This record gives sequence, structure tokens and C-alpha cells, in this order.
Amino acid sequence: MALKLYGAAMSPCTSRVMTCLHEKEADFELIPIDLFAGEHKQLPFLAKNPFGQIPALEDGDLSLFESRAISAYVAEKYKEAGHDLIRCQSLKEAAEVKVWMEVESQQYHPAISPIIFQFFAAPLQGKVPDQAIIDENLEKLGKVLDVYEEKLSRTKYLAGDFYSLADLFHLSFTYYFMKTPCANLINERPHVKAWWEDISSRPAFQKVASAMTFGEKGN
Ligand SMILES: N[C@@H](CCC(=O)N[C@@H](CSO)C(=O)NCC(=O)O)C(=O)O
Repeated sequence: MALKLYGAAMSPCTSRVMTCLHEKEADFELIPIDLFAGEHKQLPFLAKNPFGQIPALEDGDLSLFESRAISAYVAEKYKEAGHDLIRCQSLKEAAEVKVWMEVESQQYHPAISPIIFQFFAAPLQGKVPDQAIIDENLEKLGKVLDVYEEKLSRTKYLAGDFYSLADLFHLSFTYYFMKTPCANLINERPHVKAWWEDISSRPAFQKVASAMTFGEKGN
């Protein structure tokens, strides 16, 4: 039975889950939730995520929210299909994947998401991007990327010489980041730039990126 993913194709958190579903060749249906109409802040959606944020996933009687947890569930459920994202054959490799999934959530995301908000969400609320917030978070993100540059000079991907869920977690917010005037923060770091070009060219993400139209005409 097809999984039901409630969200919006342009939303980076929904795109994170869709990328994982495509890597696992899982059958799913995207059920649009209209953020602009505030559908995510009302029932029935609130019964799927009490925090009123997309995405949420339903798999039979199982209902999940939090894009990273949903992605980890999908990667585990479909571990025999598509690309191995969690390295469950190797305790050590799986542990490295867990480290870098946390690094994305605890170090990378808190620095990059305010920048994405300023460039893509604030204008939708009639505000101009706040340069002080952008600059403060660019400095934080630069420090995180310095760590990535060193690690990626030793391994092709973050957890090792294999693409994993840890790399995948970075795709959707970084995709929008590369559309801002700050893209040089990635491009001026050669190993990070090569990593980004490699992971963002994967077919599973290319399928998702074509619908990630935040900030384009009419959105
Ligand atoms: N930690 C959660 C964050 C979800 C989120 O911010 N969702 C956004 C859209 S994706 O950028 C959202 O629902 N924004 C509307 C709102 O917060 O009201 C996750 O990873 O699923």
C-alpha cells in the first residue's frame, strides 16, 4: 500500500523525505497541504503533527512527523531496496552515519535555516531580508563548512566513502542556499563544492529539485 506523505513539494522538509523515498524506490502519494491557507495549523493536519508543521507521513496505522525521523524510518523499512542509506551491515559505518545526521541537525541546520528564511520566507511576509541575521549565520555556517572541508578532504562523503542519509539530509536546504547570493560560501571550499555537486546530481534528488520552486514567479 502506498505511503501517504502530507506536505508541499517546494518545502525543503517535505523534499528531504521525498528524496529518501525516491532513493528507496518506495511507492508514495504526496498529499498537498496548503501552507498559505494555514491548513497545517488546523485539524485534520494537527492530528498528524501537533506542532503544526509539514511533513507528516502515514503508513497504514502508523503516523509520523519530523522529516529526519520519517526519512530514517523509510531508510530502515526499505533497507533491502534502492541505495543503502544507513549502512546496517556495518555497526561502525552506521555509527558514522548517525554522527553526521546529528551534525546536520545540530550544527548545519541551525546556521543555514535562518538564511533560507530571510531570503525565501520573509519576502512572502512582505519583509526585506535582514542582513544582520544573514551575516551572523553566514559566519556560523562558514565555521561548520570549514569542518566539512577538512572531513571531505579525507572521505568522499560525510560518513565515509559512501553516500548516506547524512549527506541526503543536507540536500534540500542547501539547494535553496545555492540560489542565494551566498552560494560562494560552498563554492569557495573545493571539497565541499565537489561533494555538493556530486550529491545534488543524484537522480533521486533531481526528481525532487524540479518542484522546489520557492521564491520563483507565482510562489
Ligand atoms: N523539524 C521539522 C521542521 C518542519 C518545518 O519547519 N516545516 C516547515 C516547512 S519546511 O521548511 C513548516 O511547516 N513551516 C510552516 C510553519 O512552521 O508554520 C522537520 O524537519 O520536519
